[in-house]
Amino acid sequence: MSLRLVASNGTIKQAEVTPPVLSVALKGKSFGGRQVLGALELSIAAGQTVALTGPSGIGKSTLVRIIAGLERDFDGEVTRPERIGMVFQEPTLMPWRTVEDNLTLTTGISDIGARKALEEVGLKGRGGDFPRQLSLGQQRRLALARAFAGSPDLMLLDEPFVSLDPQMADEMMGLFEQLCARRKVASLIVTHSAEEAKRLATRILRLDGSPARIVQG
Ligand SMILES: Nc1ncnc2c1ncn2[C@@H]1O[C@H](COP(=O)(O)OP(=O)(O)OP(=O)(O)O)[C@@H](O)[C@H]1O
Repeated sequence: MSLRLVASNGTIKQAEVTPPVLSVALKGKSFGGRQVLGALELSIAAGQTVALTGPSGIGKSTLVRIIAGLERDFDGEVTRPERIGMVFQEPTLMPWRTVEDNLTLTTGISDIGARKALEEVGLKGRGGDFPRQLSLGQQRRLALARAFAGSPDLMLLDEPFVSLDPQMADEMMGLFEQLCARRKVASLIVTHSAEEAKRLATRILRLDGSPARIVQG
């Protein structure tokens, strides 16, 4: 928490301000001399979900990778918390490890914590199974549980509900909402679905142009 002081006619007004969990002031990002992202600013406070939309190939995943620290060659500044949870299109599980190991090894949570996390996403009693024994929907629920298990302050989700049938997508979105409601996490979610953005996001941003900038939001 910080204090913001505003002076007017000798009177100082004071307000408590919560600094954003994520703040990005990007000057640009190029690949091999081709500038993909232009100057853009973005900040997300605790409890907010921001949807990032825009045409294919515009640079949404690149921006997420910059924020995640996976893409280090960029011009600008990113301030983000240490604890980040990530969800991608593919569940990216370790197939040779049990469901429970997939949670504990990557997040450092205890066996008891893992069991609780599995119960939270409807996978109670499946900790000893291997990922191949789970349906695709269950694997995605496990990936969601894993992302939330380390108590992240920031969640980065890159098209997490794509190519799911409508019922499964609805179920996953409901689960995401539940998991967010229990923690005051800031989330950035890349999506092509206007419906998904409307349902989940407190704010919708659109990337467009060449180089891409935030053109709406
Ligand atoms: N490692 C890389 N090397 C060279 N070019 C890259 C690399 N990664 C991304 N690009 C290029 O940067 C641009 C933005 O890609 P990015 O994956 O961020 O788009 P996107 O908006 O997430 O697309 P989509 O919605 O289709 O997933 C594309 O033109 C892509 O070819």
